[in-house]
Amino acid sequence: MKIAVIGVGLIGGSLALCFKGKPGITVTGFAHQPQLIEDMLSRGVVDAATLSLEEAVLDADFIFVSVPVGKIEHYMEELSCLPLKPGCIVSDVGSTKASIAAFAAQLDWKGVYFIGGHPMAGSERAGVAAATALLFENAYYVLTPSEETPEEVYNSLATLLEHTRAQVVRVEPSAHDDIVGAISHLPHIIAVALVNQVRGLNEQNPLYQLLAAGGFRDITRIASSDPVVWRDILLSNRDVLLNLLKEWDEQITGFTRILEDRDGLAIEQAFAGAGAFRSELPERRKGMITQLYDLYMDVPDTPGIIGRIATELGSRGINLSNMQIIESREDVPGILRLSFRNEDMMEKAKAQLESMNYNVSVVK
Ligand SMILES: NC(=O)c1ccc[n+]([C@@H]2O[C@H](COP(=O)([O-])OP(=O)(O)OC[C@H]3O[C@@H](n4cnc5c(N)ncnc54)[C@H](O)[C@@H]3O)[C@@H](O)[C@H]2O)c1
Ligand SMILES: O=C(O)C(=O)C[C@]1(C(=O)O)C=C[C@@H](O)C=C1
Repeated sequence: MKIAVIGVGLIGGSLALCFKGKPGITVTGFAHQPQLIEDMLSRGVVDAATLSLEEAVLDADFIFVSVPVGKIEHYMEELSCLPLKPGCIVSDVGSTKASIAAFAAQLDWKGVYFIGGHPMAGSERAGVAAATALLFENAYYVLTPSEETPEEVYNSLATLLEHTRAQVVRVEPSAHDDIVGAISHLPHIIAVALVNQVRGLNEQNPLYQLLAAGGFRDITRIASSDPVVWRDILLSNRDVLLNLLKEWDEQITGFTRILEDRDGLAIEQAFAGAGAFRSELPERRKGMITQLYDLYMDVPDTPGIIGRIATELGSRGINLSNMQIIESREDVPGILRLSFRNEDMMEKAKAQLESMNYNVSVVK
């Protein structure tokens, strides 16, 4: 089976890594610039790489268009004009789906199929250097088949995507855009606006930047996202976002009124309501859907400490599912979150770490 990836950056590269090396699969990457070819090959992200779109997709069974949203339709059109293998399935990974689905519907695909896609996982980083085979693990992966898509074609793509270890979910394109507008695109706008507000204040007084700690970092990580990728996403979901921004204005006006009125009860209610809803999110970290059992521990800032902890647990057969350093405190020992698939593993890890004199806590 041949898989072609058009645009091997964070998402395309991560998909390529999920497929590469699996029995019977070869992955070919297409790039529009020679240095990108070097990069994807030297990192071992693809089996072959080419600057020729025609060569990349020749005899491909699946094609993933993984370029910024503003370039996806261009490649869809090009692909629909090429002699693709009959039955080939073309998909994309764009963060918006309505305009892409509408564009796909008016192309003549001539014996091949298009199904829009969007993995609900990512990061603020961009480029193939940030790609990882683990990116989609336990995340949702949206597919937006049309009414004409044969069920077996949908199933074939969904089966291939099992290599990502994401959970495929079928969503109607415009409902998708409404939802991701609120849970992904608006948060990116808010993060950028907030950072730029503080950036302005910092020009008068550099203490702003110096004192910015956990709260600011937590809410603004995504403000470091790729400018071109996000320009395209926001312009593509413009109408949804204009409505959401109106509602956002109302939220902020509401807070202004509460403060003007010194209404402490309303502040408590706003935080309590938000906290209750947030604690019901499927998991506390992006994209995660399965129940994980988490331990938290303070770790001293010494070289090799993370490796030592992982090795200790590994050598006792304790399987770590995830590990995250929570960058919410500066100049104090970091907080490490260790996640396990079941309670038994977590309890064993806790006992082991406590025997090593670490202070470990379970947060339910
Ligand atoms: N970043 C995320 O968190 C995230 C998550 C899910 C989906 N997406 C979507 O995935 C797609 C790719 O985003 P990314 O985050 O991987 O960005 P990226 O910048 O890491 O990757 C984009 C890739 O496309 C290539 N590219 C750019 N212009 C091109 C052109 N004209 N022709 C050919 N290749 C071109 C770049 O060289 C790069 O390899 C976007 O459509 C984005 O909306 C992003
Ligand atoms: O975690 C991040 O940094 C992301 O921005 C990932 C994120 C999101 O907003 O959740 C961003 C864009 C996508 O299309 C899907 C996921």
